[in-house]
Amino acid sequence: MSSSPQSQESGATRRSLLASGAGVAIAGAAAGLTYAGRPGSVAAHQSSSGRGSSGSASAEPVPFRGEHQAGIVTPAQDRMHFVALDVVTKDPAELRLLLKEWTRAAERMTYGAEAAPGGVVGGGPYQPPADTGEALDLPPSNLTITIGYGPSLFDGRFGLAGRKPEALHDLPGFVGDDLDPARSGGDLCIQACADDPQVAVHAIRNLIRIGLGVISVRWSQLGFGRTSSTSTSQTTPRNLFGFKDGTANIKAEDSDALTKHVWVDPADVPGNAAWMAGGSYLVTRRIRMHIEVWDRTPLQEQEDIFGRDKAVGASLHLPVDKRDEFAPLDFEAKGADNQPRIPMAAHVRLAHQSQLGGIRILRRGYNFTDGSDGSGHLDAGLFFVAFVRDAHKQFVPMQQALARADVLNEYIEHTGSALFAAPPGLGTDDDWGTQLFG
Ligand SMILES: C=CC1=C(C)c2cc3[nH]c(cc4nc(cc5[nH]c(cc1n2)c(C)c5CCC(=O)O)C(CCC(=O)O)=C4C)c(C)c3C=C
Ligand SMILES: [Fe+2]
Repeated sequence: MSSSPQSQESGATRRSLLASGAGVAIAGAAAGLTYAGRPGSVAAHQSSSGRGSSGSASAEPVPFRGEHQAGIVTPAQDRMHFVALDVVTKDPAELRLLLKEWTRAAERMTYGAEAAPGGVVGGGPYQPPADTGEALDLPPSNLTITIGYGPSLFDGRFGLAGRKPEALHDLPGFVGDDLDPARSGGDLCIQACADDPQVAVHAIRNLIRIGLGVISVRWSQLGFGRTSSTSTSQTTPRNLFGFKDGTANIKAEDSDALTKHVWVDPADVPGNAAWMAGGSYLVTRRIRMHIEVWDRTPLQEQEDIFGRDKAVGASLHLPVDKRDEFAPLDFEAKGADNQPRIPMAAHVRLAHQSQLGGIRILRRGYNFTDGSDGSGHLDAGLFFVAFVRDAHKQFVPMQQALARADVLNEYIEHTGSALFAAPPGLGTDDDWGTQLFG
């Protein structure tokens, strides 16, 4: 587990918080993780290694409450279901109440309980079940549920205009963008990540169900394989171009980098926007990757495009027998042809902090495949997710540099985009409605 503040809470504290704050009866807490809300013991479902496929310990659920929201520096789980929603009610009280109900349901599901007391069958035969049931026998699987608010939520419909953080305004267009409005924007978002896809999908489905009449789905995205490590405890996964992705990412253990680049500082959000202190801005970009074209590209060209080798993920300046994934990139090193060993338009050079005045971001993206496009090509790519302290000061200049010159652009296309303010974590008796509306 990460060394994030959430994970420092003891299991006993979390269980008692859950019992009081979320109305979930915990049976036999002393004897282990048996949650009465959902039949079956978490311990009984644990893999023999005690580790989920994300490489993080899976015996304990990820704490829902804490200084920061879970699902940001939590070791990236293997699966993601992300949904962007629009608010359809005109009544701020309904939105506020929904956020409170979502808090309760999200906390319960994070701990492996049904979305609501009574859940799947406890409500009796004459009403629809309060939980859809497909996760009934499954362990929590490191589920995290992370909420975010889009710029449009603060447009005046709900009396929130005065609480809008200054940095929460739409991203500009970038050279080469081919954005689909039906895959972009949104009043709200919910990111559910877990090591079991059914657990992530169940969480999103039940939150949508609870919001019937208050919100509607704008777009959603499933991710099947993480493309980042967010903790030094994790191995680096590979993207659909076959390269290790996440090597130089900000890691949960680097608290100085998190403070500088990821968490919103109180000084960033004075006055009525102070509710965002300790939060982070969440950027999504749905990036289609033209994998059929890539698959016809020679290895050396592929490696020059990223600036790292394919086998190890090491900087190209290192000799083959000294390749180390985590050795620093050397942008000055030249090859036998006297040309930079990491080409001037290589992806890692353009995205590196040394070329961007020290800018860094926390990446937390996922591979996706959404069927095919009718022309015999897979609609596959990277659902890019980044968490930053200020998207306009970090993501925007970085993406501008990439859009302008990255050789990778020949093989990719940005088809969706969104920005959300992900609030800080919740204290013991807090809920998302009170946190947002004050
Ligand atoms: C605006 C930010 C970025 C976008 C968009 C982006 C898209 C993208 N990246 C890859 C694959 C790799 N990226 C790698 C490194 C890397 N990428 C970004 C930013 C964006 N990438 C950063 C900040 C970095 C780290 C740079 C550094 O400091 O060294 C790598 C190398 C391994 C790694 O460090 O993670 C790969 C591989 C794809 C395929 C893609 C769009 C589809
Ligand atoms: Fe990248």
